[in-house]
Amino acid sequence: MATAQFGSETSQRGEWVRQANRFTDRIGSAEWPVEAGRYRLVVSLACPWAHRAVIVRRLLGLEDAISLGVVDPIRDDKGWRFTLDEGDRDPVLGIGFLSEAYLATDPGFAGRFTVPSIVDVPSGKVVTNDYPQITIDFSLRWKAFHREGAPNLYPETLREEIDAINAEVYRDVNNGVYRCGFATSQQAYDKAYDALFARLDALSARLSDQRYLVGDTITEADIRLFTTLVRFDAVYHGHFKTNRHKLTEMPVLWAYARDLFTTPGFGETVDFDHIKRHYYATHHQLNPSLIVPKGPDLGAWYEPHGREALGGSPFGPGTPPR
Ligand SMILES: N[C@@H](CCC(=O)N[C@@H](CS)C(=O)NCC(=O)O)C(=O)O
Repeated sequence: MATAQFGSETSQRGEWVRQANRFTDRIGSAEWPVEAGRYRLVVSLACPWAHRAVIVRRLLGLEDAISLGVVDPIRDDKGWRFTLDEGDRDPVLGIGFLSEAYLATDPGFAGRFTVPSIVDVPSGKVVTNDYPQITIDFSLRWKAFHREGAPNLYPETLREEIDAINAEVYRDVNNGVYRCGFATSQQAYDKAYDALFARLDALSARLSDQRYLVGDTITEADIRLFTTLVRFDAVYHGHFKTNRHKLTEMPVLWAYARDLFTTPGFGETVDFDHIKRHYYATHHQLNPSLIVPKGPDLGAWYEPHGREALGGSPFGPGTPPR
């Protein structure tokens, strides 16, 4: 069996089993009140889980309420670093590594130090790295700070359907590409690959006659699928061996992804340079040369997608972010 990129998260059958999120407090509690300027969202622009939070923060207009720290796309053995900032320190938190916030919160923490994390600025402690809850709470608990015209990304009447599709998309697509890439046995890889493409086929069918995944406006479900699709050809197809088809060879999903990419709040949050450098230059086990591929050509992202004809409107009665 091949050597694992993350040994402690690899089963005896060679399957990738992601660690649980360690910090699961929620802002909007007695301990962590909703307060503008108090919390810092730490992300890597490369990371699909963090990318969700960046998009939702922007769509809801929470930029002034929750500040953003961006780490270097390349992790070293001490984890995520603030080497993009002056003096190699996050200017608000005053730390050089994200690990410092984790260890300040739990000195015995022995897992991976992950983005996205929300850090309480006054105490320097991590409130949450529970990425699925972070975006939901931006929608539900930060309403007082939403911009005027902010869309409803998690409407009450559609929640059950959104949750159901999110669960499938998480298992087979968002985490499915990692299960392909980090598998250390042929069998585990085959299983993840089959589940991934079966799900992408089902999503293609669903999206062939409706513009968005649930209802007729953009919801949390679209954001979660988008962050994996946008990385598909640049990284997953080669690096994670998810190569039955490229995104550009799956016409419905490709048009759907372009539709979202060109919707305000999406494309401007995508950093293909960070995305490619992170994956190819951080996973030594998968890419020992650390060479970052030059392609693919990105021009096609701006070609007309034609999906307006399916009806729906991106923000419903809301307005796009400025
Ligand atoms: N918190 C989740 C998901 C978030 C996640 O995996 N983020 C990645 C970047 S995409 C990360 O921060 N990895 C740090 C590491 O592997 O050391 C986890 O623990 O698996």
